[in-house]
Amino acid sequence: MARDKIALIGSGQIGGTLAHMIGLKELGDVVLFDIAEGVPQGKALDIAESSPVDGFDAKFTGANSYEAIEGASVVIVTAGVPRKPGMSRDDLLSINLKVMEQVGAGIKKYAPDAFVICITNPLDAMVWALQKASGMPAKKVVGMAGVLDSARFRYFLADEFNVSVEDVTAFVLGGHGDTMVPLVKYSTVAGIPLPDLVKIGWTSQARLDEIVDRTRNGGAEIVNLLKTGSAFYAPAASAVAMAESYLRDKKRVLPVAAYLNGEYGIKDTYVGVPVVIGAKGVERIVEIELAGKDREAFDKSVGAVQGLIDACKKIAPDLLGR
Ligand SMILES: NC(=O)C1=CN([C@@H]2O[C@H](COP(=O)(O)OP(=O)(O)OC[C@H]3O[C@@H](n4cnc5c(N)ncnc54)[C@H](O)[C@@H]3O)[C@@H](O)[C@H]2O)C=CC1
Ligand SMILES: O=C([O-])CC(=O)C(=O)O
Repeated sequence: MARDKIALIGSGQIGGTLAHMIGLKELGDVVLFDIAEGVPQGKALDIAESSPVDGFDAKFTGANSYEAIEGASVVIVTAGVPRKPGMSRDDLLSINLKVMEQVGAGIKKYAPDAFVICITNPLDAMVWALQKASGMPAKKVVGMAGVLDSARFRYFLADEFNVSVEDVTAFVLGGHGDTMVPLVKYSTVAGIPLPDLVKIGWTSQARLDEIVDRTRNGGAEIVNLLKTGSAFYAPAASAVAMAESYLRDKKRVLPVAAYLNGEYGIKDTYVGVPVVIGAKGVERIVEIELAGKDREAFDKSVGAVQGLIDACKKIAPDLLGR
């Protein structure tokens, strides 16, 4: 069987890490694309030269022309700019919106059948713009954020309880910003919901509140440490999990920025909800019951995302006509 082709639009910190992880997992041949000349070619060659050491077979190509992505099964988009300390993700909106318009046109022309995973921030608004610019079916265009935010939540919880990360499940829904919604009720240690663990005295509500807060600020914590950019190892690992579920038809249930057209009472908006990812893309949107404070927090987060989408519509009104 021929190998899948995986195109990475943007060959910066996340793009390079994605290429390496995809190679190590032998998920397919990789095309690194970037507007910076030499960078995708250099990273492709460097990773290819590591393959005999680690024993993986995959082709790595660097390119500055969209033709190179022709026929890709999966396209992962990180093109654009990351934030620096003192900035919010939303500050990137107008500059990265222009990038999404170019990238959407390139994917539409050369890889219209691909499964597209957007990572560029501000995530929910950028994946909305990318879907409009590419004109591709919404089931095949998703945003990566919830897997990362949930992984951070899981890691902090495993550390708190001093248990394996494998035994911690967590769901973070809503937009990928300060208003994201870590769902305590649906997060567990070996199937035991967190509120029950407070009841039996394994942790306190105050500690849980601190962990929820740290999760919400997980991106900024890394930006403030790195100073020159933002997180890239965990974001790349999260997008690879999504790509793998599509390519291997694993049907994983993952929190993903998906297009809502009536689900959760929301229309024409991308926001983080649990979905099943399989060979058809988003195969199901799981509508869990959100009540009380969780619903309030989710609605607030959706409102914040819709504000950013409205800003995109003002800056690039022609996106709606595509
Ligand atoms: N959704 C999420 O959970 C996360 C999102 N991000 C976002 O991902 C994006 C990428 O982050 P990094 O890889 O760290 O940034 P980076 O700056 O290392 O890489 C971005 C790359 O995009 C390229 N680029 C810029 N304009 C382009 C265009 N028009 N066409 C093609 N390539 C273009 C640049 O040359 C650069 O190589 C940022 O917007 C960042 O905020 C970062 C972490 C997590
Ligand atoms: O915080 C940022 O700018 C990058 C990001 O989205 C994250 O790491 O969650």
